[in-house]
Amino acid sequence: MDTYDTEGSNPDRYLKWAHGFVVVYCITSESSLDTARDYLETITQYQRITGKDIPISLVGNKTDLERYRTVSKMTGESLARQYECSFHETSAADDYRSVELVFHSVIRDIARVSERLMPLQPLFISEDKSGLLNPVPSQGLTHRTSFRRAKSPKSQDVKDSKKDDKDAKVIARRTTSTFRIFNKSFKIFN
Ligand SMILES: Nc1nc2c(ncn2[C@@H]2O[C@H](COP(=O)(O)OP(=O)(O)OP(=O)(O)O)[C@@H](O)[C@H]2O)c(=O)[nH]1
Repeated sequence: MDTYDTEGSNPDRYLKWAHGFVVVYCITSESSLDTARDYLETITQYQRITGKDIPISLVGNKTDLERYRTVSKMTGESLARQYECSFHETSAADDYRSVELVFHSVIRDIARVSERLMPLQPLFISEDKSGLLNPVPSQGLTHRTSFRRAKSPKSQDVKDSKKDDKDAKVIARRTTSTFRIFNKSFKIFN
């Protein structure tokens, strides 16, 4: 989406839609850098509110007009650092490759974020009719998901419980059955 905010326009239309942002200013125009700064502020505020991690690339364009440059590379880099985004300088007029690099870099960053947010879900296939066992997510955002394994009953405990209490019998049977399910199941990671 190629976007340009005018007064009163609602940035939600691209903030909610985008997986990544390329914010472009012109190296011969300080006012375009101010506009870029406003965009970065809007995007980072949105990220703060929503907790979303959306990669941003700040791009200083028109390097073919070096002789008219008014925004130094250092100024652009420092703004990028301030907003924790990647930084590139390009010439859309002269150098297709530099533009391509920007898009590749943003897409790579988006892929990295997506991978972090989609933990691999191991699939349990069990002989038991009760179906798939529910995974218990481990702490934090990791690629793996841990499973709480039911403790196996100690044989003596089961025997003792048989003697006295009907309720205890039920528990013992359930526990034995859970143990069997885990033994016969296997994991698939994709
Ligand atoms: N010299 C030079 N001119 C460029 C370059 N990139 C874009 N331009 C020119 O800058 C002007 C604006 O380009 P646009 O692509 O329309 O820029 P924009 O920021 O999307 O502007 P809007 O169309 O208003 O959204 C046009 O005249 C382009 O030809 C560049 O790398 N070098």
